[in-house]
Amino acid sequence: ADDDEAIVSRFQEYLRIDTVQPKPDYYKAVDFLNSQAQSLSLESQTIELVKGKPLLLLKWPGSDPSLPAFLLNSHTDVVPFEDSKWTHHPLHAHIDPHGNIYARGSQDMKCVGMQYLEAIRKLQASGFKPIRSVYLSFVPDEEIGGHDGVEKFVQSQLFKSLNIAVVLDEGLTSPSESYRVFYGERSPWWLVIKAKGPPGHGAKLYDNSAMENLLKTIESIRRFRAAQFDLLKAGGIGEGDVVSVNINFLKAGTPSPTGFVMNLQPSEAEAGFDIRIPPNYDSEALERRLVEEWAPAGRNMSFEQFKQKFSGKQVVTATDDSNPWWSLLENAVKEAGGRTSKPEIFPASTDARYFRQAGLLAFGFSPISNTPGLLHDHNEYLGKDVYLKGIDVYVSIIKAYASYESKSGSRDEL
Ligand code: MET
Ligand SMILES: [Zn+2]
Ligand SMILES: [Zn+2]
Repeated sequence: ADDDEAIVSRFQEYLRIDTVQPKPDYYKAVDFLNSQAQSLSLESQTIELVKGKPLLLLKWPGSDPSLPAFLLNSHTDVVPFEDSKWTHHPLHAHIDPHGNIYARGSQDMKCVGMQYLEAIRKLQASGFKPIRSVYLSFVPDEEIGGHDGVEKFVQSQLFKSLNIAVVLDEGLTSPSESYRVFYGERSPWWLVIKAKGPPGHGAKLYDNSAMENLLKTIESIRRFRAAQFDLLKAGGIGEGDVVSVNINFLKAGTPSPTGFVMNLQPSEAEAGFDIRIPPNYDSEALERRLVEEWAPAGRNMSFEQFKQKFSGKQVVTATDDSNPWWSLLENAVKEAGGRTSKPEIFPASTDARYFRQAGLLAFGFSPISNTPGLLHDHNEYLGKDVYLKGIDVYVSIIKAYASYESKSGSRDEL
């Protein structure tokens, strides 16, 4: 239909805005989103908690302002890409003959941000009026930790004054027909482990060189990683239920103008690890392991936390009868002809963790079924039909949430 074409081309327009880290054009994104908001007569304000990093807050006011509101959150930034490895340029939003839209952010998560707006457009066209207020936030910097985005937003007086009970944020794609929903997530912990040791001739065998020290740590971490991976492979649990550890950079060697010096054992070596810890994991045991086994000072080792400091246990959101927003969500998806699978722990990290820490209820949900997970990967794409179907799912959810009249439903009361 004509409508669908216009909907898809608005999505393409958003995907074509270069909001790639580390230099996202946030103003261009906010201008575009604001023009959409204007066409929907939404109230709008742009908040700059940090200069150069605008956060767009929109409101569709409900008829009963005494009821707690709900928030639809999405981040405007996307992760970088290696465009030479893509079949279509990641900022062109090319649609192939199968109807797949190729772009960075097509799954993570410009789709969701636009789907919220399109769902509101459809609801308005149908004459629907919300009882509870609907807020939409388009936030910066999620992909670099959210420190200048949602972390500061939830601490602001403005945020506290919004009286929000429940938040929807991003989820993950599902390879099957049913949608995935997340009620909690793992704690991110980014660690740099450094080794020192005596330098020496490249031909000499001796103990305790920096390289040998670092490799001992790497061997030990890899055994731990394998044990966690085995638990996952054994089945019955999800990706978010075990600890993941990956070495994502290695740095060592003595540089020379022609590369690296080959016959010199370096005095320093370091490795960077991305670690994600499930909410109910004994994190103290892990911290002990770090100090005693992975970075023992006695072996000339030290460690540093890189941006994602370990912050202990994560709060999770209830998915039983104590939380009315859970069954409202489940039923709304059903009414739109979809199905949710058993709620999971999100294996990576999202801004939802800041909302949960601030005492709000939050679900991670991206209505993307029958699609391979290509977040942060080459050739990220989303099928046009999956995108359009997702809008109808949000129509159903927003309708259910915005018409829920009970006074209760905020975390304090549950
Ligand atoms: C740890 S900050 C979050 C960045 C990104 N969403 C990730 O999970 O890697
Ligand atoms: Zn994301
Ligand atoms: Zn991401």
